[in-house]
Amino acid sequence: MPARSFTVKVPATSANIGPGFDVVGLSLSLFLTVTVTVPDVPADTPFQPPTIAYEGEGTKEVPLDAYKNLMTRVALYVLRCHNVINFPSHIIMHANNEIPFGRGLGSSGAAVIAGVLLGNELGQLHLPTERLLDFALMVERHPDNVTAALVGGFVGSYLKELTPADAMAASVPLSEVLPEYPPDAGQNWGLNPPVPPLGIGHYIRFGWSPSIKAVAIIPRFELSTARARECLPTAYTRQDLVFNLQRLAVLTTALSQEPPDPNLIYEAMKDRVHQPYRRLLIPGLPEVTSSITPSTHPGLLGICLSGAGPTILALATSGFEAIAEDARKIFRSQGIEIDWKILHIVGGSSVSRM
Ligand SMILES: Nc1ncnc2c1ncn2[C@@H]1O[C@H](COP(=O)(O)OP(=O)(O)OP(=O)(O)O)[C@@H](O)[C@H]1O
Ligand SMILES: N[C@@H](CCO)C(=O)O
Repeated sequence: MPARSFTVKVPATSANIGPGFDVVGLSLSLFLTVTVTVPDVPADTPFQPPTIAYEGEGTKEVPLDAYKNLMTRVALYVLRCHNVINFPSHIIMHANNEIPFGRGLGSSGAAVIAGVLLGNELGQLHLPTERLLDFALMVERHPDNVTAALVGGFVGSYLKELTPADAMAASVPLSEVLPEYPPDAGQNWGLNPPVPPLGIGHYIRFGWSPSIKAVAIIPRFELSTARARECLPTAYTRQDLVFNLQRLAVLTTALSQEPPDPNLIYEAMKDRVHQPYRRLLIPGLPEVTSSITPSTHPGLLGICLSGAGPTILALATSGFEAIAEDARKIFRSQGIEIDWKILHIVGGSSVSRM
């Protein structure tokens, strides 16, 4: 087969947008870009595992061993589910990452989607979007980040109620989906990965007012999603459930209206399911979300925790700098420094072949 090259580009995402815990996600203009070359090597050349070069966010912590790196392990999972035992030999990857790790901007979701697209391309599998999503959901089990990263825009999703057999298949431990591969990569490991059930996730893209931009206020510390989920309760009161449902129902349409209405949106971005429990992990969170309002900051529409945090997401039509700088003062009073960026809402992931 002749040498080939392709580039996978996956956006950052912000999940929840206030009341839509594990339901809604928004794709944003920071990208994980991976360029891959599959050289044409003679069939009798000894196997050589992928070479990974990596720059940008996470460079110091990301493993460059393809059998340890999240993105390439996901690619290998997709390949192995299609009877392809290993990566093609001698592939060269170059990743450029703009998405900070563990900040609530969907870095792991982007790595998972990049991995699924990589596996699809390397194996020339031609999987449809719905099937790509099934594979992503076997790794990242809440659909909000991965769906928005894959299809782009402001997206709502749910997981189908599976048959008992499919539910069991979809809930196998992550260690079985992405096993620790042996160091002697290249030998025959056998093929028994847990193949995803069909049609796990379903989604719809909502409208988005073109005048709304996102200000990402990014504290300079990492908070893993796993830790930020451990502090959540397992049951909620009816009042809290109804509080969030009422707001989410209004929010999904309110953010599509032109001009967007701050009176509707600010209240509709409040939450009682995850933010109140995460405030202990993110000093300054309640002060930022309650003291920066449309009346104190003209142009602001609403403000919430981005994903599992610690990033704060402010949706606004203007006044971006005042919002971010006032949030900086509040965080600084807690001893926390921040960076901030104005981000645009972008389309989904792409693969371009060269
Ligand atoms: N480009 C990447 N390549 C390999 N691994 C990555 C990459 N991006 C993220 N990861 C892995 O994902 C971890 C971060 O995942 P985590 O779910 O805790 O945070 P997040 O996805 O940034 O936040 P959130 O899910 O709240 O948006 C990193 O520590 C790293 O192990
Ligand atoms: N819905 C998820 C998003 C983070 O991955 C959470 O808030 O835990």
